Amino acid sequence: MCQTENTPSSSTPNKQDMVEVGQVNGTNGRPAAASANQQRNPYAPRYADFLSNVCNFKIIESTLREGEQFANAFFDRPTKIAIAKALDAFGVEYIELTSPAASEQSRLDCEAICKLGLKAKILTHIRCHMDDARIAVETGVDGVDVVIGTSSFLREFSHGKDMAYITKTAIEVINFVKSKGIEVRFSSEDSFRSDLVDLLSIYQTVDKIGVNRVGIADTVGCANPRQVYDLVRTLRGVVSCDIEIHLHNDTGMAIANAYTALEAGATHIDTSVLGIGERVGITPLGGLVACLYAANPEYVKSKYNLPMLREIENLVAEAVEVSVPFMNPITGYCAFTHKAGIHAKAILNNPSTYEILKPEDFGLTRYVSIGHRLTGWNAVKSRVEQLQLVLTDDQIKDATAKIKELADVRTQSMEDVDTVLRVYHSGIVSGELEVGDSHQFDKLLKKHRDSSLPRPELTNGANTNGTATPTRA
Ligand SMILES: CC(=O)SCCNC(=O)CCNC(=O)[C@H](O)C(C)(C)COP(=O)(O)OP(=O)(O)OC[C@H]1O[C@@H](n2cnc3c(N)ncnc32)[C@H](O)[C@@H]1OP(=O)(O)O
Ligand SMILES: O=C(O)CCC(=O)C(=O)O
Ligand SMILES: [Zn+2]
Repeated sequence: MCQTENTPSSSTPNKQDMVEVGQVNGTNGRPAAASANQQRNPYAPRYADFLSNVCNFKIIESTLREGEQFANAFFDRPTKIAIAKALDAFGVEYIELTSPAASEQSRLDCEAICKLGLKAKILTHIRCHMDDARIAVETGVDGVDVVIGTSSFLREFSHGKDMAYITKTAIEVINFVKSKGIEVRFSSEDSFRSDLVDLLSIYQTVDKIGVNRVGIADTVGCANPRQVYDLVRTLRGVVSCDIEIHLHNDTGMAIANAYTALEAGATHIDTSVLGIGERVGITPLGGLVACLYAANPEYVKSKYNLPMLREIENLVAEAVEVSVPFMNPITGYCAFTHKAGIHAKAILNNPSTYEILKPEDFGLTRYVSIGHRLTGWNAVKSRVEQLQLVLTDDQIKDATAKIKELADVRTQSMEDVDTVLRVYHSGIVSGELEVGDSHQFDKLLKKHRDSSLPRPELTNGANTNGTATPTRA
């Protein structure tokens, strides 16, 4: 098993068929001479983005609240504690817990997590109701997140209350929580399908009575980035308190919407590990981190323990019995695997050509896959060098043609590729093989396969069970 293999525990890719690419052409795989211009990101925030909080935000990590609403989730006390500790070690600023009004065990677990002495502030999430608030403030939390639906759908079909009642109750609950000396946030569920005047009016009211944050919630995942930008920016002009945003991912917009919310002045983003939550969930922690890192690595490197991300995702994936998705940002099992020959050549020269995220910043490893028909001689050359075989470029091109020919029939494992290269090399060294003699090469390969002799040992410390250092098949 590779030390830095970036795979979920539940789906293990065949990394022995890959070539790791580590230190390429300079330190940390970056060419020392890459110019500032090459590295400048034209989409990075401009000074004109005066509202933007992309470099100054807090994460409200809701795996233990929204995440518990994921269909598969059942978190017992030890699991909740393990997740809370891992999130705290990662560095999230807040951890949001299920309402203590949900069940007796939820209340007891909430109290237990509050007693852990974590650095992250502990929040719990309640309905806009005095009964829930009374229970919540007794748990030892640092703050209470209060929510009530403001859209006509929820006013009619969920709680059945009008805006006057909502406003009156919100004031009562907020004042009560504040009187206990802890943080309080008021959020309007289903904000994007609520009347804008209703929304701004209630946010203004709760801001005036000293709520710490107001929350916008895209409860059904209907919002697009432009709508998010408009609403957050408008709200920024109306309230002076912090602005939190909670974004569901029903149309795949949750990460983009979170980034846009920060650009428009939101201060707090709700996440969950792997995005788990009701239906398809919310903004995933890892995806948000990837998105912010792409804008500027320092936005997240300075605050969070990025190499812990994979461990946290595996912990939660295991707890809810799912695999980390193959296309997951950062930790998806092919997130740092490069395959096509054109990509492989450029990556080997400078990883920035096809990577916006540096795997080493996440404790992960880059691979180049070579045992397939899309490979090219540059990728194969890197493996030849790792195996410390001496071949000319023409000879490597010749061997590459054979790898591609074989891979036209089936994908070749790293061991297969290494055999081709070794047989080719020994044929050249012994004089039995000349460049272009495909027929003779086939004969030598067959002879090798038929032979009962053990394969020669590698000489560079690489071994044949997949822990070879740089290239992939
Ligand atoms: C969009 C979100 O994800 S919001 C967070 C969702 N989280 C949860 O639901 C936490 C888990 N929930 C629970 O354990 C239960 O639903 C409880 C304990 C909160 C309530 O349980 P019950 O009293 O049995 O009510 P039930 O769940 O059937 O219905 C919800 C009740 O809350 C009321 N309600 C719904 N939303 C709110 C709100 N935001 N503020 C105040 N009351 C609300 C509804 O009107 C309904 O009241 P009713 O009993 O008078 O009809
Ligand atoms: O409290 C909030 O802001 C969000 C509640 C929630 O989970 C949602 O609206 O989807
Ligand atoms: Zn939600």
